[in-house]
Amino acid sequence: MSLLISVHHKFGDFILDAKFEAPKGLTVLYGRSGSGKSTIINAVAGLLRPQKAQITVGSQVLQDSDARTWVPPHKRRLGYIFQDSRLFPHLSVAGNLDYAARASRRSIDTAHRAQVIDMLDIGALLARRPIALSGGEKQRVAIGRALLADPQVILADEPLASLDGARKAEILPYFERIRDETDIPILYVTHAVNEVARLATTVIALEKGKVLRQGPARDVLSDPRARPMGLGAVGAVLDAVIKAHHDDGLTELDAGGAAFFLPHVAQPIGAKVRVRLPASDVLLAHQRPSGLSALNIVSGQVEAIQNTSESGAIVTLSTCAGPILARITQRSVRAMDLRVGNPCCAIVKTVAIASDLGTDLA
Ligand SMILES: Nc1ncnc2c1ncn2[C@@H]1O[C@H](COP(=O)(O)OP(=O)(O)OP(=O)(O)O)[C@@H](O)[C@H]1O
Repeated sequence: MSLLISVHHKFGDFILDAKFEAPKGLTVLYGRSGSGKSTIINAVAGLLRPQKAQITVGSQVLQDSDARTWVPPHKRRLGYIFQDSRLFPHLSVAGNLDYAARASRRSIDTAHRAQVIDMLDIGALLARRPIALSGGEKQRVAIGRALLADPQVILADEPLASLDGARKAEILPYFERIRDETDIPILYVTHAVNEVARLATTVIALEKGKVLRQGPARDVLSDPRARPMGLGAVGAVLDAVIKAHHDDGLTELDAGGAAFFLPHVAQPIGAKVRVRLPASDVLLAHQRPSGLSALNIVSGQVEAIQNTSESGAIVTLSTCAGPILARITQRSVRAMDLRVGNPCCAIVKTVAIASDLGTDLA
């Protein structure tokens, strides 16, 4: 199942003109405030009828302005997850979950219900009212309610924005599970680059109502030319596997043969993780340095040097772990005499990659 969107809508000076596909998996709408993310979500939800649009899910047309086809919101099979969980306070967790199934006018599929409850670890919460749940627990129930509405698409509008860092870290794995264990396309709005890096199958980078760049997270976040959230958010995204948990509290990751050490990651050995290395937190050296506190040193070759301003540059190294980017000054590029093809080492501080994975040095 895939969601196809082509939408044109004008609000005064703001013109939304976006066309993209959200395939199976999690598609992040990523961009600054006012770039058009909510307008797209509202168009899919049917809360806004854009002046011109073609929106289809699988073979079902939700809107085709040329053919004057328009499916009203209540007839669209959508699951919503909002920033605030919006659970019904007078219903228990079980009541909230069953409401979703009833609202979709389907009989409750008990096997599916049990599977969702298990996937979200909410079995122990079923009898509680929302007032007795933590923010993270509420969001897990909200995810369950969205799944049990038997949706063709899940719309998640900044679902982690109101949670603190620890609660965010608690919820992220559940989004990974629904991304990986269901076939339902998820359209997910966020400004947070760590959520994009961790969750996105596909990123739609938006700027002023236009699609600036679209593709897999590693391609979009590592493109210094497409930077909807500024240069601070540009960086590499590496696929890694948990290799070992060491006695000194560090977890060792393997990314294509390169070792990365970070504070304990609460995932089992063999688990796959994505690691974001912000370009601003990477240093370069001609040779592997010695006598340095940084634990993460990867050697490679200069693949590209792109000037990003009058004085700044992004240097991309090709390494066994994948492309690694460093944001340095053009003065440093000249002082190091960096050229495409030169061997070079990237040095990354452990703490720079730690927080994105919900782990941190105490
Ligand atoms: N109903 C409306 N009437 C007029 N202008 C609107 C309306 N809704 C949105 N806009 C304008 O459209 C533009 C895009 O808004 P939108 O809410 O889609 O952005 P966003 O990327 O979701 O922002 P945020 O991250 O702040 O939620 C903004 O300039 C906004 O002011």
